[in-house]
Amino acid sequence: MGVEIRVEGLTKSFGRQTIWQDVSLTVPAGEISVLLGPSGTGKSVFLKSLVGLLRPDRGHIWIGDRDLPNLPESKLYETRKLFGVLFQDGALFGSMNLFDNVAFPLREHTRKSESEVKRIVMEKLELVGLVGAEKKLPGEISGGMKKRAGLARALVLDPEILLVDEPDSGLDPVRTALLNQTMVDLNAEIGATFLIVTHDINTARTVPDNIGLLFLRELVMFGPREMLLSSEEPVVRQFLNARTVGPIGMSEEKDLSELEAEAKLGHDPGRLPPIPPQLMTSDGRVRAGQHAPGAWCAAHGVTPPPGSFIDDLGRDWVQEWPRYVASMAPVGGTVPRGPGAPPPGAGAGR
Ligand SMILES: Nc1ncnc2c1ncn2[C@@H]1O[C@H](COP(=O)(O)OP(=O)(O)OP(=O)(O)O)[C@@H](O)[C@H]1O
Repeated sequence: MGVEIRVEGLTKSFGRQTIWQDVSLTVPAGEISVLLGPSGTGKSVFLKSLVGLLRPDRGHIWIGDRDLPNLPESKLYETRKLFGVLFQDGALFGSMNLFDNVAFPLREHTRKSESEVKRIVMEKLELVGLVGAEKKLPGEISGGMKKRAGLARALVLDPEILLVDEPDSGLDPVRTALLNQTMVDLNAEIGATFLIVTHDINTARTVPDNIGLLFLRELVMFGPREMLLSSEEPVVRQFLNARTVGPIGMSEEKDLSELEAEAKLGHDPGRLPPIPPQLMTSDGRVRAGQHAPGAWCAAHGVTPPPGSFIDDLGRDWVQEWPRYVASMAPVGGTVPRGPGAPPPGAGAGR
């Protein structure tokens, strides 16, 4: 389940403004990937290009054997059906209740009966923890619930690829944590390929299987979470640790005098913090696209920063993992709680 996205040499400009150039990456099928970058580096433009809403100047976007920028309109329409999208400004229709908002794509793009529409809409509202709120208007619910409703709408045509633009913008830390848990649970449930744009460093450090970083019109790095969280590359290191010391400044790139002043003052980027355990599903299941803790570091001879993969209870998840996976109960049974799992019952909060 889930479809791989393979991007090759993608370049996009608006007039004389180059947004990014020569971007190449493979978003693995069924895994959760996060795209980061300072404001204005073109993360939203990238998502819009992936779904065919913006046309790149050059390059390829392979969705299976289809190269999106070179598809005729009819095939493009077909391929777009593989995507569910939750845009940053993907406002709900204010005059429709949540049920009708979520039902909208089904009524527009399919010929399903109203009873079938109802079954599907309620199933998706259940997935995002919104059953009981279906009669409410968008103006009557919190920001977190609006994001969940947008998510339900993005899921309603059973996408193979889910693109989500800043799901956490404007949310408080608890609602962000609950939404992150929903994303992880959803990924386990539907197995689609997830690509999430976020500015939330805690989300980037704990949720995804892969991380990408855009800076100064380039994709600086894209790869497994452990690769970026153990990277000494200055831009990656600064961004993923939310530090002031490093090449990124207020107006995107620090100028030479700023960097010289930093060096003179003896500013040091400091030690890399530990790699936190990855957020597990709320019922303890291991997602199909999930990798064993420490596996990338071990395979590449990288020593993770001291204290990595140790949870709040002091358990080292590199050691625990084989036992944990072996002790997984059959479907329907209870499973031991994994690293970063919330307290029982806290999975699908509002
Ligand atoms: N349709 C468009 N026409 C012209 N310029 C555009 C268009 N869409 C985006 N841009 C420009 O592309 C640049 C990147 O915008 P984008 O919204 O993708 O950045 P972003 O990384 O998502 O930013 P943020 O993190 O603040 O949301 C900006 O300078 C923006 O003004």
